[in-house]
Amino acid sequence: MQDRPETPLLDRVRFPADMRNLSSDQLKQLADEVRAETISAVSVTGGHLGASLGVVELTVAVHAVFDTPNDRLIWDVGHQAYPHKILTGRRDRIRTLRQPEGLSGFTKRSESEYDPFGAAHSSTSISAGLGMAVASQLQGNDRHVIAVIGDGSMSAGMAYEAMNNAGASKANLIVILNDNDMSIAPPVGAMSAYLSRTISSRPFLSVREFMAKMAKNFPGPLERAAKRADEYARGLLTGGTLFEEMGFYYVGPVDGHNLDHLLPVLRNLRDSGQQGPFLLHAVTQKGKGYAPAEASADKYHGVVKFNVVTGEQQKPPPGPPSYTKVFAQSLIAEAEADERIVAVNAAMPSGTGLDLFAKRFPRRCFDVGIAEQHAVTFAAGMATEGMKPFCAIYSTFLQRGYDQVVHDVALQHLPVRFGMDRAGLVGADGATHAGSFDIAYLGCLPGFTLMAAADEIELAHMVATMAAIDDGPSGVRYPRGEGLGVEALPARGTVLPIGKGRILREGTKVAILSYGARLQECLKAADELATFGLSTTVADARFAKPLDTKLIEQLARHHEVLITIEEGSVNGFGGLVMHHLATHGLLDHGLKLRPMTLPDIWIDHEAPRKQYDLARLNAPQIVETALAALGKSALAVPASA
Ligand SMILES: Cc1ncc(C[n+]2csc(CCOP(=O)(O)OP(=O)(O)O)c2C)c(N)n1
Ligand SMILES: CC(=O)[C@@H](O)[C@H](O)COP(=O)(O)O
Ligand SMILES: [Mg+2]
Repeated sequence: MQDRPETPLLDRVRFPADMRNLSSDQLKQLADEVRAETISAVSVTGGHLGASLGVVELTVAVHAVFDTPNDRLIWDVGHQAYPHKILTGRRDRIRTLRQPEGLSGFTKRSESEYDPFGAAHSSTSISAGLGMAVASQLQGNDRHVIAVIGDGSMSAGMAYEAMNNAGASKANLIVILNDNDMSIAPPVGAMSAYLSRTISSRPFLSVREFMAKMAKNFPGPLERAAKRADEYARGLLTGGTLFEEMGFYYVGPVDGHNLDHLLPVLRNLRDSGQQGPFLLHAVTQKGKGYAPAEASADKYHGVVKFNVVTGEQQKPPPGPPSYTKVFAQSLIAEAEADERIVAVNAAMPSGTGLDLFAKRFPRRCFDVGIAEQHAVTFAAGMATEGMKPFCAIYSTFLQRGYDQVVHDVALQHLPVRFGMDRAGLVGADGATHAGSFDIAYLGCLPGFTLMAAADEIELAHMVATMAAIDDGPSGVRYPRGEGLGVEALPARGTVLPIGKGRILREGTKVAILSYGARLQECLKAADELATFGLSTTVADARFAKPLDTKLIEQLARHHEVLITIEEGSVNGFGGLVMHHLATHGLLDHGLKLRPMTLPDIWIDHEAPRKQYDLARLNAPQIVETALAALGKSALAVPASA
């Protein structure tokens, strides 16, 4: 690194406008300072470090060349936007990243005018960018729109839908393909192989070559000549890449860390006067500039707090096995006994635990890239041939494949199994990743068997149960993080009686019917209610579909208060219970029914702590709900006092 002047430039750059008169050398210094600031900040907050380090120079170059925020800059997924936030007026808050009341870990419209589009679920940037470009054209604005999308995110169908539309649109859209040859795991699929070939088959486009090819001295504006020039330009610029075939001017590959290349190329794309859309292929390195990240297999994709000097992460001491691990181990145990069991994930092998399954059964595990829609219907296809496919897809990401679940799986009664990890609130990733809706969006589908695990032993039994369900789709939801640390897990789960819940404690006044992992809080609440002289039944529903109607009717008939509880949105399990009771006249005789769900709001990571606690559906809230239903105050003196 050249010797740098002492005064940190970053102290003088609050917004992109402050950097637009800097020289190339100063911009290089600024990039070094932004990289150091990013490492320092994430070392205290944790977060998505690797992706952010891979786009430091890209971020500096785009903001230096384009007139953001008037020119729109969209970050796909948005997990790599920490340098962008540092340079767009949020440096003073960057150490609140992903903390309650702090900055979002992704781009967010409400957070800054420099974030024209929220993100976190991948592969949306080209669609949104095209929308903005077309709107600008209709409004007579000549702004530029830049969408930065990673190679991993380029494996999702939505990106092709957008390119297909953009390629025929001649929109003023610049797509920057941030190709670091990584997803969360190494990338998979033909597109990844294609990109590698494209890079290896041609050296970095030199600036001289690029300038020559984009030279303004194409024949004059005569229609035919311009058309010929246009074809010439496309032919020269592209050499027949897939992107050119889809109507983009392909430019690249360029070194995504070399400002001497990036700045003139971006200036030319800005000033070319050519109609778009353009695709600039930038080759970058995930984790760039931080040795521990560069050396790590996952390039420090997602880290907890760490020591900047050593890179050592401050991971908490190992606790009970995570639900993820229990799911994977249970599935492996079932797969040992049944060779028809196969597993599918969408670019989340480690997150879903299927990396463990793949080690044991490499031929029976499929990572299809960031392609949840395809994952679901791919599994459906396997099910038609008698295989037993398990789709392990986070609750929130399964939303991306919803019509495939409805139309390709449920409607055809195909026995696809869904392991929905991260069901419920997920903490620092916030509202975009909360698994709030799977009960609601699957509970309305006829013929679906739906379960929620109260603890890790229950999860093992539910995996075994799904393995045995061959007459239709089934799913189990379980939360992010560690289990309860119950005693030894079974070698293999046992098949549960379908549609049957279980009573853990008998009472007469209040009944609490839990669906999923709030059960322990219900037992605590029952103990607390006993101090008010209120005897409480606690039951675990286990199934949302088919409902245990016998149990529900029994609880409704023999208690004054019936509370249902789930870590899910309104219209989930509680809705299904209410629907059954109402349609069977069991609400006609004064039952005090109280469904407890997540509040009907978007619960961001930075939600005030109280909102988040409320959303956690803990014992105090359950006690409060029961007492209120009985017209008592939680402040009343307990009977035993
Ligand atoms: C629809 C969806 N599925 C899965 C994810 C989880 N996810 C977050 S980042 C990522 C990998 C993105 O790879 P790439 O686009 O290459 O970005 P990089 O991290 O390499 O910068 C994945 C799979 C997601 N955000 N959205
Ligand atoms: C950015 C992204 O979508 C993933 O990295 C996600 O943050 C992973 O979530 P978990 O940390 O719960 O696996
Ligand atoms: Mg990548």
